[in-house]
Amino acid sequence: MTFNAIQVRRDLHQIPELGFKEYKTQRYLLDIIEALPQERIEVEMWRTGILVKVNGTSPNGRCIGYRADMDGLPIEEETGLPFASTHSGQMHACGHDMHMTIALGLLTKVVNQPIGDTMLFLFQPAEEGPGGAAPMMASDAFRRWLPEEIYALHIAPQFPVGTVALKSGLLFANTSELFITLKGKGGHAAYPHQTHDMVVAASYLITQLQTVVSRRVDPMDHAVLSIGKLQAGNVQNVIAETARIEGTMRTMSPEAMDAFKKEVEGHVKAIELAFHCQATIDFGANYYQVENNDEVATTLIRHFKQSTTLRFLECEAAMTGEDFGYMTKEIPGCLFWLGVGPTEGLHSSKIIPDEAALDLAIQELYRYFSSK
Ligand SMILES: CC(=O)N[C@@H](CCC[C@H](N)C(=O)O)C(=O)O
Repeated sequence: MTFNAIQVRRDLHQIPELGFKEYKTQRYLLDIIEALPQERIEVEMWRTGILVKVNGTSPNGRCIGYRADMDGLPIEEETGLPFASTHSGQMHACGHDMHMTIALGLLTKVVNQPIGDTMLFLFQPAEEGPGGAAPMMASDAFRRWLPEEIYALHIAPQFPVGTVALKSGLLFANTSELFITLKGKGGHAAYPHQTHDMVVAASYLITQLQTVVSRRVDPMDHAVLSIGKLQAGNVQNVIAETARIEGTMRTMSPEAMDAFKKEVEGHVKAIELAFHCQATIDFGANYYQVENNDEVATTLIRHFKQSTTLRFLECEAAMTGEDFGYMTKEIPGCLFWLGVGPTEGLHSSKIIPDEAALDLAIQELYRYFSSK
């Protein structure tokens, strides 16, 4: 059976599921994997993820890992595409449908035209949160099949289709989620002095948190604090008793993240005092930076520079996060950007990646892994 990358991607695009709830996605991938010739394949399920080992032909071959993330985001799709998400309020807005399709296409190719090395394909849940990479790496199957090198890609709307970009060393930031709850005293909007208004407290806190980046971080360093969600109150003439702030923090080193968290804690304590409220902070899921191994990145860059189908672009580190960072922390590896632009940015409800990138990536990755 031939692999129709566009059809697979569109099928996956229609069934986005949140982290560790990728049941339909897992079933869809398994149906395709189970329809392949099985002689070289070993499959293990891990929660909603899948590990597939495709044994190579060389007795001295190494085990090379290739990881694709599986989850979607809690975003209402607004692309107007005929194959838009059928799951209300959920969307593949970060390209994981593209990532899985490329991994599946490469897996199919490696099964049908075996290469010397063994390849371990990791279909990993929950990249957007709470993080599937670290617990998947602790699974029996991963430890048993431990790859000696590991790869992943991320779609890049900022780069045109037909291009790839990567650099050696730090590529993606350290991340920490941020969840803050403030609890004060609600009441009638006409009697503010009898209450402790959590709308006002949250507003001050959010503004003050921006000063951590602008006033506490060395201007020559980089950091981000973004609040993506704010909830407080129920009705226009009642002062809110609680507020909930949700965001993310990004730094260029784990040490900077520790310092960042201390600053945030300081601001939250000050708000408790100033606004007579109780606060809780939860730093949620934390991802280690993606650090491309020098040797692996250099080899991959050399390959891309010789490619006749993909054009290599230089790039800088980005403040995006990826739990693939836990894999490159332990195993020499590399993540690269795959151009799918121009289109809206990652996490946009209107992003439409160029599907021409799918076959380009599958062919080029096969060439790379079969020539190693
Ligand atoms: C590539 C990408 O967009 N990754 C996400 C990872 C999110 C991690 C976590 N939920 C957080 O928000 O800190 C990103 O937002 O960079």
